[in-house]
Amino acid sequence: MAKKVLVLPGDGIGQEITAEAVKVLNWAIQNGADITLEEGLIGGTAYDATGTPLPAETITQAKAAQAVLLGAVGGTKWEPLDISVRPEKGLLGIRKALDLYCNLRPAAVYPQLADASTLKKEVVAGIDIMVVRELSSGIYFGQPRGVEDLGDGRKKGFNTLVYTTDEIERIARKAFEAARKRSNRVCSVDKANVLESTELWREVVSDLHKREYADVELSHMYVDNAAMQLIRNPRQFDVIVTTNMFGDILSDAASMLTGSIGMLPSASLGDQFALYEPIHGSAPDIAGKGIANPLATILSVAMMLRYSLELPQLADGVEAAVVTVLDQGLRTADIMQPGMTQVGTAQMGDAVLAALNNA
Ligand SMILES: NC(=O)C1=CN([C@@H]2O[C@H](COP(=O)(O)OP(=O)(O)OC[C@H]3O[C@@H](n4cnc5c(N)ncnc54)[C@H](O)[C@@H]3O)[C@@H](O)[C@H]2O)C=CC1
Ligand SMILES: CC(C)CC(=O)C(=O)O
Ligand SMILES: [Mg+2]
Repeated sequence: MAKKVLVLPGDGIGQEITAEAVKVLNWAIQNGADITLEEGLIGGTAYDATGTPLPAETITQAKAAQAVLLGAVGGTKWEPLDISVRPEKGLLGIRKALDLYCNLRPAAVYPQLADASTLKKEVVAGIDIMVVRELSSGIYFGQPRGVEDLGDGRKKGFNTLVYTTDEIERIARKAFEAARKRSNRVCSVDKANVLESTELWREVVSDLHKREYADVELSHMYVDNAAMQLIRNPRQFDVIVTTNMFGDILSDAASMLTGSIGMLPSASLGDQFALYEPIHGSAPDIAGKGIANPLATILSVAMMLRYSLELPQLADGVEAAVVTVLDQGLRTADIMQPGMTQVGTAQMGDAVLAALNNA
């Protein structure tokens, strides 16, 4: 029986970039992938249609699917809403409901784009970093949280950073396993000098390393230093494992080594379910203009073909097609360089499709 892939376009550029990724999924179907595509609602679009950013139907659809492809959620239109029903809550909700605790965010610099980075070419050339971000716990989920009236004209806003030993151990294990397939180095990033929750993080990562992964080189770094080192000398990193919020921030920073946040795909994995998504948001500043870079989402489809659909040859084909369009000099606005040809979102998607069909 054909496997289902659920597509959740979401909001803003989410709609535009998933349309291009769907072209690639249809190409995969024509080339032997035994999948059927289904569409669902999430985020602000879901809120407008149903009154909630994460309808129960979406969770049912996701649990019945082999993999989910998500565009992005959020936007200025929904910012007056209470945080408990904001589009972003839909994304956090689906990650929790599917127990997607491991977010793999590869930041690899394409040689064709080494000049597109705001950093010097010699600093970024050849960079290939894997950020392994804990995704279903930490400060985005911890209780208590909220805003309380202090009764004297002041209010108190608070969130809680919580990690348990099992949550830390399972993400650290993913990082060590990833490192063994790469250059065998893990840097665990925390703030163990001031946060007890990440003091525990460091202890659990170190214990697991000693017990089961002593062959992997492990280092620890405080997050403030890590942010600086990523820009100063990114080559020192291979696998970075870190908490939900630190990974969110560090991967956006790492994306600029590659030229643009529009280049970074991701896989959000649990033990049962998987969701694939670009690392960026709904980009309200460019939504509807047809200029967003769809390559992060198309590369997320490649990750889906590799990890969930077990079609590595098709995944290789998609990654090669991205290289072809970059070799052809095609660039969306965010990665535009002198002498190259500027294209819009749909033109870039069509060019990837043409490269796939001509390969
Ligand atoms: N995974 C998700 O759905 C995420 C959603 N968000 C939500 O998205 C909304 C906007 O958030 P921002 O902080 O502006 O972050 P953002 O990632 O949407 O945009 C940041 C900057 O990067 C640019 N950008 C992002 N993706 C691009 C692409 N594919 N091509 C070219 N340029 C691109 C945008 O134009 C903007 O200038 C908010 O509502 C936020 O909560 C933010 C991050 C992740
Ligand atoms: C929008 C948030 C829920 C998360 C985020 O920024 C991300 O996962 O990159
Ligand atoms: Mg983010």
